[in-house]
Amino acid sequence: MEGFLVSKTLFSACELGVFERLQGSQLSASDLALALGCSEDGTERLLNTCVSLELLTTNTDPHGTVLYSNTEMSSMFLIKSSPTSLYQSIEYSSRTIYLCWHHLSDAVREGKNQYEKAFGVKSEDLFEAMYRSEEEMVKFMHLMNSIWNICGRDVITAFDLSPFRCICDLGGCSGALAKQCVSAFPESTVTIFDLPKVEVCCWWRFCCMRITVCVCVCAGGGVLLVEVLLYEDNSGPLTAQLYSLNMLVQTEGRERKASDYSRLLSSAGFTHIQIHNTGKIYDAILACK
Ligand SMILES: C[S@@+](CC[C@H](N)C(=O)[O-])C[C@H]1O[C@@H](n2cnc3c(N)ncnc32)[C@H](O)[C@@H]1O
Repeated sequence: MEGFLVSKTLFSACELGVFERLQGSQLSASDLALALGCSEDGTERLLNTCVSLELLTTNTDPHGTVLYSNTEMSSMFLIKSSPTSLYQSIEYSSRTIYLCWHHLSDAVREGKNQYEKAFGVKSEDLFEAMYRSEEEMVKFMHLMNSIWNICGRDVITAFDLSPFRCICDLGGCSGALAKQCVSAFPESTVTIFDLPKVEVCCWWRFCCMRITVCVCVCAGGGVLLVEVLLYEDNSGPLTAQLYSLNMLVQTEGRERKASDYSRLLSSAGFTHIQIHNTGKIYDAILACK
C-alpha cells in the first residue's frame, strides 16, 4: 500500500540533489539543508527515511552531530555522472510516469492511456504526445539510455549476432542499444531508424548517423526483439505485470508472453524462433528466416 511513498522519497531525494551533494563527502542535515536551500526539518526527515531505505548511511562525529553519506548503491545508481546512473530514469518516473499512474483507475476503466488527463495533450499519435516538446523528447532519450547502460549488454549478447553484419535498429532512439551492439559485435554495422525529429535531435545531441534504407528481412535474415516477457500463465513476473499496466496508462501497448511473440513471428514467416530469458528485466527473442 505504501510503495508509492517509498518511490516518492527516492524521487524527491534525487530531484533535490541529496545524493549529488553528498557524493564524496559527509554532511549534517543542517549543512545539507543550507546547501540545497531546503528546510532543516524537512531535510532531516527525508535523510532519515533514506537511511532506512539504505540509500544513505550515517555516522556521528565527536561533537555528537549525525553526518550523512551515500551508500555504495547510491553512488553507483543515483549520481548523474556514474556510468550506471539511473538518475534520468528516476526523473522520468517522477515527472511523467508518476503523473500518468495517478489516473490508473481511469486507464483500466477506459482501456486508454492517460496522457490527456496528465498533461493536457491529445494522444492519438502517441509519440507526438510523448515528444510534445524537445525537452520532453530528450528526457525520454535519457531514460532509454539509462536503461540500456544497465541491461543493454545482456540483451544484445543473449545470442551470437556476429553472423549478422548489417543490423538495423528500428525505433533505435538515440542509439543506446546500437552502441552496445557495436561494442559486442564490432564487425557489424548498425544503422538506427527513428522518427525524423528524433534523428535530427540525435544528430546534434548524441552524434547519431542518419542513413535511410528500406528494410525487409530476407532468407538468412533475422529479427531480435527486446521485451519484458510475462510467464505463460500471466502469473508474473511482478515487474512484467507492472510494466504491462504502465504500457496501458502511458501507451496503450502491453507486455506479452513468449508464445504471443512466437505466434506473431511465425505468422510473419519466421521459422527459427529462440527465446532467451536474461534473468533481468528485459529478455530477448531471436527469430530467423
Ligand atoms: C520505446 S522507444 C524504444 C527506443 C529504443 N529502441 C530503445 O530501446 O532505447 C520507441 C522508439 O520508436 C520510435 N518510433 C516511434 N514511431 C516510429 C516510427 N513510425 N518509425 C520509426 N521509429 C518510431 C520512437 O521515437 C522511439 O525512439
